[in-house]
Amino acid sequence: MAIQWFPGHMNLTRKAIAERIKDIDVVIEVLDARLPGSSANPLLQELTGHKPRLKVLNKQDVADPARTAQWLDWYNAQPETRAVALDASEPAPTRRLIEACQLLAPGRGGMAKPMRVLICGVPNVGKSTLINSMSNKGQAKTGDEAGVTKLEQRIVLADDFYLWDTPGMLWPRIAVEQSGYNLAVSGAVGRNAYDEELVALEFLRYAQRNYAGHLRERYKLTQDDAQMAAMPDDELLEAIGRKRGAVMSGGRVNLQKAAEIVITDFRIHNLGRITLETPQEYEEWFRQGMEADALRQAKKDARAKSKKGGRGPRKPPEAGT
Ligand SMILES: Nc1nc2c(ncn2[C@@H]2O[C@H](COP(=O)(O)OP(=O)(O)OP(=O)(O)O)[C@@H](O)[C@H]2O)c(=O)[nH]1
Repeated sequence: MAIQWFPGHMNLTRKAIAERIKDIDVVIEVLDARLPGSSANPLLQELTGHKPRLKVLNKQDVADPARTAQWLDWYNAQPETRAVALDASEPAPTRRLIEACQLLAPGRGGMAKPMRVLICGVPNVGKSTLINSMSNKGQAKTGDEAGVTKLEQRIVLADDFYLWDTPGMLWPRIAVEQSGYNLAVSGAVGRNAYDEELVALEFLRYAQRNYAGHLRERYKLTQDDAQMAAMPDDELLEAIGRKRGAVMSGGRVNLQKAAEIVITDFRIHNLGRITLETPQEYEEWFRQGMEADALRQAKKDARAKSKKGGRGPRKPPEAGT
């Protein structure tokens, strides 16, 4: 696996969610609309049980709109789930989110039964931006809840709408390899957790087949779609490095620098509206990831079994040792 991540406070966040969840009416999971499958926490269902879920596909302004529509249909077809797409810097996303929560938990609302919402998401997905724009640029009351771990903050958005914020949470292991790459290129994973060249190459491999025009425009490349799709990814990275002046003395392209340029361009949206996965692709990657996981586990079990069986009776320690 090319991505090594260290989910740090993951266990504490998990504990905080487990403590809080019984008093929660709706769980909002903020997703990156450019990777709506990969940025979803595979442990969320386990952590939140059957609580209704609202998937917010954030950063829709920089995602491929046709694919965002596909993902909304895909999530809306799941039980106890609704999905909306938005741009966290929209002036008033609150109304839409409150309405979506009310549809998911129709019994809640009003002063007697305020809506209690837990919000979570991977780092860098835009959770803070969304909360700030929902709370009218920081006017909401924030503070640690008594008796709750300091990892959580309660934000009062209205007298009948409470939001509990959780820190950006990752999960212990990425079973879906492609998700690791997509999370890395999006900025959800710290820079020292992955090899930038590998991540940039993986991104280019996808973009050259699906968004050739975006690459051509940004990097002034001359290849047509078919030529671009057929280009080896390292040659493409080299061509981009050359176009962008990432050249060392002697004329060789600095591939590390070229990789950084590509990753940054994706992160700061210089490449146009790109979504790195369709629901069908994600389902396939997920299936492959689960299969690989099962195989890995079977091998591990077989090794443990043969170790146990082959060890034989333990010898008594020799005299003098
Ligand atoms: N284009 C666009 N950029 C966004 C949107 N929401 C957030 N961003 C940008 O994404 C970056 C990360 O946003 P944050 O709100 O800090 O993300 P976060 O999820 O709170 O990140 P952590 O604090 O690491 O958990 C910032 O540069 C934001 O300006 C959005 O809807 N559209």
